[in-house]
Amino acid sequence: MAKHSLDKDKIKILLLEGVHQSAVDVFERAGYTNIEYHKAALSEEALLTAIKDAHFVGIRSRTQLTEAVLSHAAKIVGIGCFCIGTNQVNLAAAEKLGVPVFNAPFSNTRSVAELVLGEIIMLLRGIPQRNAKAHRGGWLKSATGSFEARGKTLGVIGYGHIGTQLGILAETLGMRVMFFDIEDKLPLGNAQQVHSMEQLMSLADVVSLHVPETPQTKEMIAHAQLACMRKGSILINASRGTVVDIDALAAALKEEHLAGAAIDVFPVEPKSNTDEFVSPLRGLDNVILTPHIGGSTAEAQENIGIEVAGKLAKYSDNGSTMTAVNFPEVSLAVHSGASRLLHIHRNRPGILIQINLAFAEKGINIAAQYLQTTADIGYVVMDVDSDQADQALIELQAIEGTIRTRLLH
Ligand SMILES: NC(=O)c1ccc[n+]([C@@H]2O[C@H](COP(=O)([O-])OP(=O)(O)OC[C@H]3O[C@@H](n4cnc5c(N)ncnc54)[C@H](O)[C@@H]3O)[C@@H](O)[C@H]2O)c1
Ligand SMILES: O=C(O)[C@H](O)COP(=O)(O)O
Repeated sequence: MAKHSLDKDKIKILLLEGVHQSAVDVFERAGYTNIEYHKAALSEEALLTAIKDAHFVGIRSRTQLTEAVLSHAAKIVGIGCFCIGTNQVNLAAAEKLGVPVFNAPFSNTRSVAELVLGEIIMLLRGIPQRNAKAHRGGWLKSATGSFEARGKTLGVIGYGHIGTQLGILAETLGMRVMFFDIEDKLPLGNAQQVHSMEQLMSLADVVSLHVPETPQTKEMIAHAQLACMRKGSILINASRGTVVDIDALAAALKEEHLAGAAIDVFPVEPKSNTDEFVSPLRGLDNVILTPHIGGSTAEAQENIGIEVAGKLAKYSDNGSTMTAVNFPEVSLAVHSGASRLLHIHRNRPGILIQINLAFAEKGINIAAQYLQTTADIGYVVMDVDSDQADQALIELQAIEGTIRTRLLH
């Protein structure tokens, strides 16, 4: 019988920001019952308390897992971002602690693409301002500033999962699709890659942003880039709030250089639904403001819950790290009839030799062994006879450069 480092009911899973019930169901089906569930993000102080004894933490885009927060998480084994973006986690700090971070890279792709497609039609028709006027008792029946999407040019910046989906959907409306990406990308449908962002912006009737938050994308759309956009064109941002200089955008809209915008993400977002939303874009009728709900559909949230909880449970049960965003990726078979040991260490030459020598000296037989590394850490997985597992764990813990070890269920 396999030995356990920790019984499943002792493994605390902390789920924040109202991740979907499907995640709880996956954990419970896998035998993990010690689940602390919060419908919203926690305050910084409450987070430090809750994370202290948590083995797994599940968050969405709001919770910031900084190096300081992670340093309070003495027992943390794995992190799940129940969304696409992982910029809210200090990935390098998690890696140094030997903690893999998982996300759901495509579960809400379609939801974002559909929202943006709808916004393109609404903005080209000038619906937001007509809607606002009607709510105030006005009547703006006019074809002025109202256009079909057919024949217009969509410029996609960041031609990844969402950008490509959006491109395909926009082509079905008869739009011409152009894109800018730092990588050479296979154009889907009739899309065309343009190698200068400013050139793309000068050609497009609608520009939609789908880049991740990185140091390079911080305020990549500022005064100069907005000035390249065609007069009367439209900007959509459902990527990250840091990508656009929001004051520059407000100015371009007020000067009527842009005809409208749809913004789902903001440099500063309210921490909860009861906090005030403050933005220079408030009060501009030609701007669709949405509260970071690009991926918030029933379908996406349910799928995300299943996917990310599944990855965390699999890592906990058998050590698999496939698709981890900051960690060596290892796909592992089940380890029935043996005990599995995980050894995470600082990546330096000779670790495997040290392990194998130590095991040989103690007569510990290794049934299977896997090693994968990144520049900074190494991840060794070994299956050994269950009656030798406790001794093997002691040997592993004594290896110089060890970050953490686990003996699996
Ligand atoms: N509003 C929401 O609710 C919501 C939902 C999902 C994702 N997002 C955001 O959208 C982003 C994109 O999602 P995705 O799934 O398409 O990601 P992705 O990784 O599949 O695609 C991102 C693309 O951007 C490109 N890129 C990176 N840096 C660039 C730069 N400086 N200039 C131009 N291109 C650059 C990459 O090469 C890649 O092709 C996510 O990182 C996330 O932050 C927001
Ligand atoms: O990165 C993402 O997937 C989106 O920004 C969605 O984040 P959310 O789960 O907080 O809605």
